[in-house]
Amino acid sequence: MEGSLASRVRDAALLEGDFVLSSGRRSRFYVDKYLFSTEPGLLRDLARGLARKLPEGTAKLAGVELGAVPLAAATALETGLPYVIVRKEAKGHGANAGRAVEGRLEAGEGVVLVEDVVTTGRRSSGPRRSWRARGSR
Ligand SMILES: O=P(O)(O)OC[C@H]1O[C@H](OP(=O)(O)OP(=O)(O)O)[C@H](O)[C@@H]1O
Ligand SMILES: O=C(O)c1cc(=O)[nH]c(=O)[nH]1
Repeated sequence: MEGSLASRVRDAALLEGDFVLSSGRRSRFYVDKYLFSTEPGLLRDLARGLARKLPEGTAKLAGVELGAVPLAAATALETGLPYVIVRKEAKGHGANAGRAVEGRLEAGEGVVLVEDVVTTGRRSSGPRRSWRARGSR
């Protein structure tokens, strides 16, 4: 991340205290992503930065609920690329019952998973594994 963007994120969202993380670990630091992703100027500049880093051949973006969804949506607006939303658990009713991915995702597409915060990488490795199994890159 470019220097000034990193300091803007740190100033907006870095908290110190005693926090339990999604992995169950404890941390003295916590990046409250909602404190940067709900600021339109910062969200737009993050999306511009992400757009510049997308590898060639990126056909689609993906964001895991909840925190990564605004970042994926803003990057989609910046690039014109479509995106999908990945649920933590499949929905149990409606047209998409049994599916954890909202939006269109075809086998073989080059998908870039946009993350807001990565600590152990566990959350983002789940979708990556299942897409590889279905032929996406
Ligand atoms: O790398 P990991 O150890 O998997 O941890 C990082 C994940 O944890 C956070 O999500 P959180 O559980 O806070 O959920 P939220 O997006 O629904 O707020 C973060 O947004 C990542 O998705
Ligand atoms: O690992 C996490 O759960 C986590 C860490 C962090 O800094 N921010 C966050 O939203 N989640």
